[in-house]
Amino acid sequence: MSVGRDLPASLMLVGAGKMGGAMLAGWLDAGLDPAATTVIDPAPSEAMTRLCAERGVALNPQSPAPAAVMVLAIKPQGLDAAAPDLDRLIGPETLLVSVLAGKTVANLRGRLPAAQAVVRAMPNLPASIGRGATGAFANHKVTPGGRASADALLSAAGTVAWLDDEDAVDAVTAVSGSGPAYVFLMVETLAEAGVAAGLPPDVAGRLARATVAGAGALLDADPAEAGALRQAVTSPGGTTAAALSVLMAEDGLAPLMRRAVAAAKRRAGELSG
Ligand SMILES: NC(=O)C1=CN([C@@H]2O[C@H](COP(=O)(O)OP(=O)(O)OC[C@H]3O[C@@H](n4cnc5c(N)ncnc54)[C@H](O)[C@@H]3O)[C@@H](O)[C@H]2O)C=CC1
Ligand SMILES: O=C(O)[C@@H]1CCC=N1
Repeated sequence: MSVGRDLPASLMLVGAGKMGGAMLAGWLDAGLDPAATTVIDPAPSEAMTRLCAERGVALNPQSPAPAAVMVLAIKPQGLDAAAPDLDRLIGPETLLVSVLAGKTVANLRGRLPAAQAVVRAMPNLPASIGRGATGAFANHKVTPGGRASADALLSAAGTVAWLDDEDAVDAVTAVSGSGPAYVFLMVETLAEAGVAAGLPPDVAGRLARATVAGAGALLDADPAEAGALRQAVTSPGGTTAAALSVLMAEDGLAPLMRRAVAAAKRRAGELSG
C-alpha cells in the first residue's frame, strides 16, 4: 500500500458529517496536504470546524477551485438539491469519489455532467480509526493514476476491495457498509439478554461490549476462520453448544441475517435513481 505517495495533489470533501469527517481525519494523518484540502459543508459540526481550523483546511471558501479529487459524502437524498452547485466545482480532470448509498455512476453523472471519471465507494464507520472496510468500483474513465489516488484515500481508512461489477456495490453496502450497525446491535441485545438472565444493567453492558470488542480483536489477530474460533469456544455438551442450538437453528441467525442484508440491498436499490 503506497498511501502517502499516491494521495491526490488536492482534494475537496463535500459533506463532512459522520462518514466524510471520519475519512478526512484519516487522510490528514496519512499525509494529505491540508493546504490543498477544502471542505464544503453548509452545517459543519463544531468538531469539524475545529479540525479544519487546527489543521489549516479551508472550510467553505468563497470560490473554491476544482480539485484533483472530489469526495462526495452527502446524503443520497440530498443529491438533487446539491448537484447544480457541485457541478461547477468539478473540473475536466477531477476524479469524483462518491460514497453515497444507492446512487449509481449513471445517477451521479446524470446529476453532475461535469464528472467524467467516477469511483463509487462504500466505506464503513470504523474508517474513523483506520479500520474501515471499503468496496469500490471505478468507471471506465478512471485512469490508472486516478485509481491509485482513490486507492490511497480509501486505504488510509482500512481495507479496500475493488469490484469489477458495479451491482456488487449495493451488496457491499448491505454487508460491510451497514454491517457495523449489526454488530453494535449484537452488543445491545446481548446486554439486554444478560439483564434478563439476572445481571445488573451496567455489568451486562460492560461485559457485552468487551465481549464483542475482544472477539473482534481476536478475529483480527488470529488468522483462523470465524467458524474455527467459534468452535474453540464451544465445549461439546456445554453452555455455548446450548446457545448455538438456538442461534444456528433453521429459524436462527442465518435466515435472519440473510433477510436483513437483503432488506439493506433492496433499500440501496430504492435509493438509486
Ligand atoms: N454513516 C455511515 O456509516 C456510512 C455512510 N455512508 C454514506 O455517507 C454519506 C453521508 O452519510 P453520513 O456521514 O452518515 O451523514 P451525515 O448526515 O452525518 O453527513 C452528511 C453531511 O453532509 C452535509 N451536507 C448536506 N448538504 C450538503 C451540501 N449541499 N453540500 C455539502 N455538504 C452538505 C451535512 O451538513 C452533513 O454534515 C451518505 O451518502 C451515506 O450513504 C456510506 C458508508 C457508511
Ligand atoms: O444507512 C445508510 O444508508 C448508510 C449507508 C451504509 C451505512 N450507512
